[in-house]
Amino acid sequence: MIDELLAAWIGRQRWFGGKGRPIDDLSIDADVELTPGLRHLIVAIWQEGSRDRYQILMGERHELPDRLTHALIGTVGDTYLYDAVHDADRMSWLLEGMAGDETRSGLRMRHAPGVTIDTSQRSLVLGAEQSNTSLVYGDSYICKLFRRLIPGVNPELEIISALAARRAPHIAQPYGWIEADVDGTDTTLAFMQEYLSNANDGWDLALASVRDLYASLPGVTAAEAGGDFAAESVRLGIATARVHHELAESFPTELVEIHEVKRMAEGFRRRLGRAVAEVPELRRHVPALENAYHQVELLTREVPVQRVHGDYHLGQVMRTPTDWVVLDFEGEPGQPLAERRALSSPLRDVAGMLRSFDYAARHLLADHSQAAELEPRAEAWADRNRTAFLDGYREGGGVITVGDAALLRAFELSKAVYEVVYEARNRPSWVSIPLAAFRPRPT
Ligand SMILES: Nc1ncnc2c1ncn2[C@@H]1O[C@H](COP(=O)(O)OP(=O)(O)O)[C@@H](O)[C@H]1O
Ligand SMILES: O=P(O)(O)O[C@H]1O[C@H](CO)[C@@H](O[C@H]2O[C@H](CO)[C@@H](O)[C@H](O)[C@H]2O)[C@H](O)[C@H]1O
Repeated sequence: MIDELLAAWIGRQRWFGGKGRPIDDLSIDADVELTPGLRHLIVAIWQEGSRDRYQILMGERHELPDRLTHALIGTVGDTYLYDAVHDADRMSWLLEGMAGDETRSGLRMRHAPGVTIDTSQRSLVLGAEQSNTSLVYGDSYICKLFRRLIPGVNPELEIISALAARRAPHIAQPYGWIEADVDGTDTTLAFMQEYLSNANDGWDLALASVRDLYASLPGVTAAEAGGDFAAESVRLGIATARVHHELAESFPTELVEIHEVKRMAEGFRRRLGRAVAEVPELRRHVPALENAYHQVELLTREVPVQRVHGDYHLGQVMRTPTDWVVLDFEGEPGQPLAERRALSSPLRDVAGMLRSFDYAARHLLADHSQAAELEPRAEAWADRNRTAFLDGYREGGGVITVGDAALLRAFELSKAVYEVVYEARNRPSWVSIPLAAFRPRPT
């Protein structure tokens, strides 16, 4: 009975990664009471022969206040079952657990070294469109509850803890985390960081700049428009290079031998193959993509690799009054943990951000009545900010040589392939944005 309620509910959640495919089966792998009225569930979802696990904090009440009706999962007898992340009364339990380094019902709640957590802060669910669920406590902390569980330590906890130990700039300070055994492996369930209450999301700032350009009089260039973003893109490039430097200092680095570089091209091709099978619209771009990937096979230099961000875009960076802060070092949601922790070229992150400038420039064009007229402006805005970001990256000590062009381009295209699949699954009306990445470009 609960299984059926959960299956119907989970398929509608923004964070559910299996959208677009039917749920064949759901089983409850773990169900423990954390405190009266709050249960922790790990559910396994079977789709087309593969299994994914998700965690749910399930509230139980005999009366459901109006403020919680939107979170209803279903009723069993006279008990309302609901998504307890929306219930501040229940979520204070997590904060207290982390503050007190408590272990209860198999959940290990921990605070970061040297911090004191203020347990009086009340939680609110962040309204963002996300792959996870974030609770903001007062204006002090943001606790990300990982929805899809992958056994192992989450890369975000691993990376932020290492960078914070080095007092690295451009990160939000860690405050605590929650872990439990999943398949006998320590698995991160949640991670809490400093909440940047005075900061703006890079995506929102970039969009404001694009809108400003679109609203400018004809003839006004991206550089002349009042909301020019290029100086911010330079700063963001500098911050990105510094974060890459800190990552290289905190974790191992390697050089990929020339004969191994071919494998990078194979990786791009594998992703393309899977993507074409899911989004047939990609098929007509395969020859151009193959050609770009082949250029990587022709490289004659070793490629330096290190830990990277892995899913770098404007929605992952925030501008505080003083500088840019980089968030969400989790890698691409949906990829296996080993792949997300694997060493990679920092150019992969650079490419991710370059793609994001393209996204910001084009996303208002998707169903705009004057899309054709605005297209040159979109292109100009993207070019200007992409160039500024690359300038900043070099200024901050990041290395991009002329010989890196083929690899950078391949990373960009591969990210666009990933994005096509991501949008087809989550926001079909946005698919045209990454598809535009495959248009021929002047060389
Ligand atoms: N430390 C923070 N301070 C303020 N806002 C944050 C913080 N971390 C995340 N956010 C907000 O939450 C959004 C989603 O966070 P993110 O870590 O990217 O989650 P997800 O992995 O689910 O996408 C960000 O775009 C940002 O607006
Ligand atoms: O932030 P997440 O870790 O959930 O990342 C996923 O969702 C992102 C969308 O929110 C997606 O990013 C794509 O859309 C962004 C605008 O919303 C754009 O700035 C990015 O360039 C584009 O890739 C990301 O790919 C996905 O992994």
